[in-house]
Amino acid sequence: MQKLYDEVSSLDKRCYENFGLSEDILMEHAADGMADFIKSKFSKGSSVLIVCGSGNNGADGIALARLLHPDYNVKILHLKKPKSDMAKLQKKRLDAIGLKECCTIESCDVLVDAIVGTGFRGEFNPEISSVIDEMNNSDAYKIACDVPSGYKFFADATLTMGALKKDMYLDAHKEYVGDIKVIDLGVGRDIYECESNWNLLDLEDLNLPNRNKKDTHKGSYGHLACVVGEKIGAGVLCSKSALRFGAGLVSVVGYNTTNIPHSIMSSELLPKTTSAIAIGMGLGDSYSDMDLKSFLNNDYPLIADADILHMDILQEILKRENVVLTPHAKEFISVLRLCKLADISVDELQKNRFKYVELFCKTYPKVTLLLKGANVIIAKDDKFFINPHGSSKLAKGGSGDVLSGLIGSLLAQRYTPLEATFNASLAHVSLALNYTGSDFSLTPDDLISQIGKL
Ligand SMILES: NC(=O)C1=CN([C@@H]2O[C@H](COP(=O)(O)OP(=O)(O)OC[C@H]3O[C@@H](n4cnc5c(N)ncnc54)[C@H](OP(=O)(O)O)[C@@H]3O)[C@@H](O)[C@H]2O)[C@@H](O)CC1
Ligand SMILES: [K+]
Repeated sequence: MQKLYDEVSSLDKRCYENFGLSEDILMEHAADGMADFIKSKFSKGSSVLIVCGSGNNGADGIALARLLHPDYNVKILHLKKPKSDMAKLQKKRLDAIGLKECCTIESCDVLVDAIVGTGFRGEFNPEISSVIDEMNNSDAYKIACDVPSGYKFFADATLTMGALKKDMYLDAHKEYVGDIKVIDLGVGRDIYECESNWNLLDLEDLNLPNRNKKDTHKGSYGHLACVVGEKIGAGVLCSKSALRFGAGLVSVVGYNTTNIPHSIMSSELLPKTTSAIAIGMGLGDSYSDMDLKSFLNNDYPLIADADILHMDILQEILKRENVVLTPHAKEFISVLRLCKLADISVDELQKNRFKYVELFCKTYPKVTLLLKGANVIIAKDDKFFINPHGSSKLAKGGSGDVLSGLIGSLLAQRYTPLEATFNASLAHVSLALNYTGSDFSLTPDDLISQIGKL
C-alpha cells in the first residue's frame, strides 16, 4: 500500500525546514532520478529531446539535460524563457557547459515533457497545445516529468517527484500517465512522506480467504443469501462467484429461482443460517417495498449493488451498521441524489470523484463505498483507497455481478465490510490480469473459473 497526496509542496517544505535540504538539492535528486531511469533503459548515444517550460518543472528538465550531456545526444527546447529562480539558475548552469537548443519537435529516442508540473493552472494556449500534439505524435519513448503536462501529454512513463499525487489516479488521467515511478528527493520515501488518509492499493495487499483450520464444516465459512429478481442471470453470476471464493453456502433468494446451477441452493425467504446478504443485481422492479423490507429486517452484513441503488429503500439500507455499496458513476449520482447530497451529472462526478466520495463518507461514516471506474475508489469514514489495477478487460456486462459475489462471499466469511471490499476488489482485478486470452474476450464466467487459481 502506498500513500497518496493532494499536494506535495508541504512535503517539500518539510525537507527544507526539518532536514536542511534546499530546493536546489531536491531538484538535483529529481533530475538525477530521471537520468538514472533513462540510463537504465537507453544506451549511451541515444537521442533525448527535453521540452521545458518556464517554472520549476522546466528547471527539472534543464537539470536533466546537464546530467545526460554529453553521454547522450541531448537537445533542449525552451517553450518559454526560464522564469522561476530555479529555472534561471539551472539555465545558467546548462549554458556554462554548452548544449544544443532546438526549436521544433525533432525525431528522437526519448522525449521528455518538462513543460509544466504541479503549477499548471487553467488551459494551454493554442501554440503550446499544438506542440503537445506534435509530442504525442512522436514515436519516441515518452517521459512525463512529475506529471504529464496539463494531462494532455500521453506518457509511457511518469517519473513523479517525492510521492504519489492523487490526481494522477483520476479515471480521465489513466490514459495519460503510463507507468508511474516515484523518484526520491534526497531522503527515503518513508521520511519524505507524512500521514495521509488516501492510499493506493498494491496487488500484494490481497488477503485471500484461507482454510487453515482443520475442525470446520460448511457453516464455518458463512452463508451468503443473494436476493434475485427479474434478471436471474445477475444473481446466478454473483452466487457462483461467492461460492467459488470460499463461502460455505450460497442461496439465491426470492420468487424467481428456477434454472439455477446445482451447486447453489434456493429459497423464497432468507435461510436461517444466512450470514450475509447480496441485493440489487438484476432485481428489476418486481418487488414491493414491503417485500424488500422482509429481506432487510435483520442486521446481517449486506452488499447493495445495481438496481437497488436507484430505489428509495436505499435510505433504509444506509442506516445499517455493516453495509457495502458498489455503484458505478451513473449509480453513484443516483445515490447522491437520493441522499440529497448533490444533484450532478456523470461528467461533474468524473471530474471530482474524490470530492464526492469524501462528501458521501462524511455523511455516512458507517457505510463502505466502492465507486467503480477505471481506478476504483474504496472508502469508509476517513479511510480512502484507490485500486488502479483494473483494466478494460473488465468492461463487460456481468463483471460487476462477479465483484458483488466476491464481496458478499468475504462478508459471509466475516471479513469486515472494508476488508471484504478492498480484498474482493483486488481479487477481481487480479482475475482479469491473470486471464491470458485476448483483452476483448474475457467473460464473467472466465473470471469465476479463475478464482480457484488465485
Ligand atoms: N519545490 C520543490 O522543492 C521541487 C519542485 N519540483 C518541480 O517543480 C514543479 C513545480 O514547479 P512550479 O511550482 O514552478 O510549477 P510548474 O509546474 O513549473 O508550473 C509553473 C509554470 O507553468 C506555467 N504555467 C502555468 N499554467 C500554465 C498554462 N495554463 N499555460 C502555460 N503555462 C502555464 C507558468 O508560466 P507563467 O504562466 O507564469 O508564464 C509557470 O512558469 C514540480 O512539478 C516538480 O517538477 C521538483 O524539482 C522537486 C523539488
Ligand atoms: K510535465
